[in-house]
Amino acid sequence: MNSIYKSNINKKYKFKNFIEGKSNKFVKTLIFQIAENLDKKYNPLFIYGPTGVGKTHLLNAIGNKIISKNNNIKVVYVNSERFVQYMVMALKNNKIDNFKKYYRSVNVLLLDDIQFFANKKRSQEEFFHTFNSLLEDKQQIILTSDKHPKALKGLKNKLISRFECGLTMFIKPPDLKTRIKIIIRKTKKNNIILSDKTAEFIAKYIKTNVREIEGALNRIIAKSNFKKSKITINFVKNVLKDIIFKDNKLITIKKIQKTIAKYYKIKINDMISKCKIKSITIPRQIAMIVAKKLTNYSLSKIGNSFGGRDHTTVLYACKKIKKLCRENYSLEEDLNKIIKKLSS
Ligand SMILES: Nc1ncnc2c1ncn2[C@@H]1O[C@H](COP(=O)(O)OP(=O)(O)OP(=O)(O)O)[C@@H](O)[C@H]1O
Repeated sequence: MNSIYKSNINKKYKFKNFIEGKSNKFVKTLIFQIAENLDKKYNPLFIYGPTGVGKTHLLNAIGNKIISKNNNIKVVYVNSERFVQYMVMALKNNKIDNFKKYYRSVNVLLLDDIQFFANKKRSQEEFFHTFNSLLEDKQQIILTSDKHPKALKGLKNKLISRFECGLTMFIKPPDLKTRIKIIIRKTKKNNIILSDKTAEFIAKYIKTNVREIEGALNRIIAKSNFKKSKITINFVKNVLKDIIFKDNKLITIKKIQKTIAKYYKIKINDMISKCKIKSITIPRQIAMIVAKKLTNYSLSKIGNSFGGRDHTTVLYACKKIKKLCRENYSLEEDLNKIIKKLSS
């Protein structure tokens, strides 16, 4: 539980138990370097990404590492929702000066889930001053959010432009290989050895984030302890049948096409048409990449469902959308929203 004038670093989140993969390697390496050097090269550092991909874990891991390497350093972790609550408490108790003094005297401020500041004008104002004061004093600030700074709604522009004056990085949901690695490491920690095939089977179905992987593993482990059964693919199929059923039966290519057509306000028939207008081809290509991510259909089957196109068209679509996402954060946001909508 967070408390007002404490460091609030969660000791359980360390770099050593953060599993690295293609999706998070760059962010993890950079944060690790910041912890090692504390040279304020990237200040503020703004990390954004969807839920459950390890933002809080990394924020606490850097806090733990900095504390272990430096004596008498003031490192504070706070979730933005708490920051608002603390500020309201301080105002109520006529302790706002203490509050300001405390937050303006930290050496490393780790502020999680900045999106919770939305529409909280007074807290944003206070944070703005704290932020400026820390930057002026050359103290490190690391922020996390579920969105890119530009996509944050209900936040003052002056705050958003401050967030962008350092480095902004995206942390992606784990790819298949990383998910397999996470599943194997997390089961090993519970003294369970899974076959590679079983780990891969779980990883293919639990795609969105690590929190979901942890939840699925908890269910599997609890049931296997209770039933005293070995964890095989069949056993997993049985325990996770709700999830597997949803993936197999409900996330169809048709459903993906319908959802994306609706999202982009185009006709469902445009998904299979030969139309080459950009406002149609981009949603169609997004639908192809989503079908590749969320179904187990082959590229040929996916291509065929888009008006008889072949597998190379699907591959091209995936490459193109990935490239566009790197160049355009709002497209990436759209893609994540669509995936979330289809997976929930
Ligand atoms: N790469 C990873 N290796 C090991 N554990 C991970 C990894 N990524 C996430 N986790 C674990 O998954 C759970 C959720 O992660 P975390 O709370 O850090 O996600 P988040 O991105 O902050 O999500 P939210 O935006 O919802 O707060 C935690 O238990 C965390 O330890």
